[in-house]
Amino acid sequence: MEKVTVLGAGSWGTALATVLADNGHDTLIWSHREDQATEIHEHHTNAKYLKDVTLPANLHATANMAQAIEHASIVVMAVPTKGIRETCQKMMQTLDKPVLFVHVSKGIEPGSLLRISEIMREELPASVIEDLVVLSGPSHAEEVVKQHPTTVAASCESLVAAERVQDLFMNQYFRVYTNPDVIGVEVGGALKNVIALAAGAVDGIGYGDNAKAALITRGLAEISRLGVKMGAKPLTFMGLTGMGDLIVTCTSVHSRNYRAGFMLGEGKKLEQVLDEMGMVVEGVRTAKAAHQLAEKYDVALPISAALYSVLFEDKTPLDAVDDLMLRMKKREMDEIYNN
Ligand SMILES: NC(=O)C1=CN([C@@H]2O[C@H](COP(=O)(O)OP(=O)(O)OC[C@H]3O[C@@H](n4cnc5c(N)ncnc54)[C@H](OP(=O)(O)O)[C@@H]3O)[C@@H](O)[C@H]2O)C=CC1
Ligand SMILES: O=C(CO)COP(=O)(O)O
Repeated sequence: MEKVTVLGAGSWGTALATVLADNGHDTLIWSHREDQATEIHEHHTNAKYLKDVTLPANLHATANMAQAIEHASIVVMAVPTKGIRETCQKMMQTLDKPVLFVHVSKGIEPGSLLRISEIMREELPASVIEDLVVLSGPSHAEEVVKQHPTTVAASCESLVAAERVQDLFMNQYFRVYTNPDVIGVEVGGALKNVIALAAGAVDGIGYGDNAKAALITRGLAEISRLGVKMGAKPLTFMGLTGMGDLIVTCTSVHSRNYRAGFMLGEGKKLEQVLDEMGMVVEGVRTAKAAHQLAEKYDVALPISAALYSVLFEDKTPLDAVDDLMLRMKKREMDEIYNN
């Protein structure tokens, strides 16, 4: 049995804490809101984020960071990308021992263009990081808490650390693979949210399955193109954290990115969409990062660019699709011509 603290009490932090508690680990969840910690600890619910779900009786919660850190030999970081730095800083007010970190967030920080593990390494001294493992893959919280079969990958350069996380989470409904390609895993997880916004938008416009399949396939092509330039292994994008997560996020009604995109396709403005969602839509900030990454690495990301123009330049989704369809003619895969 491990002593685990999950930082972040939204949909995903709560669902993963449930898996850990189901596996018999001594699990504590930290919320930055006292009322939410009380709801989880005393009533075993988290109604805003997981409707009609009763949480395990052996899952405890606190809003006291010092208590949360004191408890843990393993810390699971499950706050949205924009809260990672602040949460690391709060943690560092009391953390004075090495712990194993697992992060499960999917984003890239605009401006710095850092992946989550890089942000964490910037904020946390090496002396408190026993190891840092990324857990990612096609996994909607709403299905995990129903114990529906789910597969993810634990990614770390250290196989020993990745296997420790594999053993920590793995059970009959939650299957964990390992993958040493941290860059590929993080880039796939972050960029699929941008493509999912676009996939939602084409459905919101009223286009059909052809358009969706095109977005998923060409979306994967542009994610891989960028990821490889950033140092990722191409094969990772064929796996759970690449194609797998892209499929689930572009096709599931559970996806906040897909749902936000759908509303944009219907003609709603971004501000209204985000108000109505009330949960994190990571793809919006990551679309800004993708825009900057395209320039930094001199790589074409046409779908991300089209989405960026809808989000931040007032282009209508219809015009953005027209622009994509009327781009200069291309070869599908340059590599096939070059070999
Ligand atoms: N939901 C899912 O199925 C999955 C999500 N993920 C990833 O997990 C990460 C978290 O997402 P998810 O749980 O779904 O998001 P939610 O929107 O469901 O919940 C976010 C939670 O984080 C809290 N929060 C927001 N800002 C901060 C902050 N600065 N410090 C501490 N807590 C904060 C929110 O509190 P408040 O209620 O006060 O706003 C809320 O409890 C994202 O990167 C997402 O991409 C990955 C896989 C699956
Ligand atoms: O990452 C996810 C599923 O794997 C969750 O996606 P959303 O943030 O779009 O809900």
